[in-house]
Amino acid sequence: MFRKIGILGAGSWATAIAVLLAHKGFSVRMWSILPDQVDEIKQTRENSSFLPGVTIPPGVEVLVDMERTLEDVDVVIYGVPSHAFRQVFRQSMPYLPGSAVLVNVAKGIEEDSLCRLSQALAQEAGQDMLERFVVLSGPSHAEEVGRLVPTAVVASSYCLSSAEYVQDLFMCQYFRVYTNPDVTGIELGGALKNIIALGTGVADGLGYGDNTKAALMTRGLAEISRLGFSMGANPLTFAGLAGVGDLIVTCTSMHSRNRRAGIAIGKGKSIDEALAEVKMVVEGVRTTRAAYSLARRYGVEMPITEQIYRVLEEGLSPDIAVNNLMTRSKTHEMEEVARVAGAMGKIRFSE
Ligand SMILES: NC(=O)C1=CN([C@@H]2O[C@H](COP(=O)(O)OP(=O)(O)OC[C@H]3O[C@@H](n4cnc5c(N)ncnc54)[C@H](O)[C@@H]3O)[C@@H](O)[C@H]2O)C=CC1
Ligand SMILES: O=C(CO)COP(=O)(O)O
Repeated sequence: MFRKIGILGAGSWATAIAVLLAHKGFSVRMWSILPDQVDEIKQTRENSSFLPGVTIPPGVEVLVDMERTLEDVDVVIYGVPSHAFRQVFRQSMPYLPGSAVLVNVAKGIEEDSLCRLSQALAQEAGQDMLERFVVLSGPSHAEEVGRLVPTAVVASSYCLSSAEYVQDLFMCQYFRVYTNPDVTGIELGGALKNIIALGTGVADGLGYGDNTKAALMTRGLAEISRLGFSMGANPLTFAGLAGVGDLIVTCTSMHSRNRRAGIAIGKGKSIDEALAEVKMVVEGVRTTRAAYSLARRYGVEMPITEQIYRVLEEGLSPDIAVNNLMTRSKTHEMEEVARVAGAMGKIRFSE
């Protein structure tokens, strides 16, 4: 069925999504806060700063006017960085059509409130809004989706029909979408993997090898699952696309902004220099601060996150951080697996 879609944000991921949905024949309006960017896209049909080399089809209209962007739309997609999500959601509220499905694609946790983004939305608009809220997450670099590379992701909602609506909306030959009712797990998986991607980037920057990367990814997944379980997620979600899937792509791809920032830090650059080098949003920096606080709140051990926090916030030298991780007191691998095993299969759709 024909759909009208409003996308808020015009960075790399928002643009790749706009292109995909326009290829599917939908009418897409994309809102940018930057008038120059709107002018550039209108003239060149390319978003050269955020997604160079991808042609934006005529089915995508680009605007600076949010009200016009959201007029009569069936779906609103929030494609801004997580630190801007609440503010942009608030700004959009007066213009949201009564039945529009709301989709968030940002991956982060609010630094001050420690809210997941669905929690921020519920605080702003009430719990009922969650019935039509869907989070889309998983291993999906914009640069690859923009050139139609086969990709698989997850649409997660408390409401099965909302999740399936978004599944149908996005599914196409090169974009496969699964559903999952574990909103907490999907949001945490997408946010927390960015911390580990920073860490594997640092290890690469220091010149370490594949063994180090595998260790960080595996033990990173263990601490993501540990925190997630404590926060009510289904631990099995972290074995899925938004967990290990996104961890793999972000920790190994040169498309990853988080990994690239980590490499620069491992090579001796300051945080500010690393962020300036990457230019686009590096979600893992804020998420490290949020996860560090959440680990304390929930009494969960997150040694990798803690060391990355110390590198980012306290100026700890990356090689000392690696040494700290390697010389921690000895422990068992399987204890935590047994601890979470009992929770499997508890989380279901509400209908
Ligand atoms: N780039 C990717 O491949 C993917 C990114 N994501 C997630 O999508 C979110 C956006 O990431 P990217 O598109 O990569 O970011 P980006 O850095 O390419 O673009 C961010 C966009 O948001 C806009 N923006 C920033 N602050 C704003 C504000 N306060 N109000 C309005 N607009 C604002 C910027 O002007 C820019 O257009 C992040 O949470 C990221 O983790 C998720 C999957 C893939
Ligand atoms: O989440 C992403 C791919 O799935 C994008 O990761 P980066 O923000 O590190 O580029």
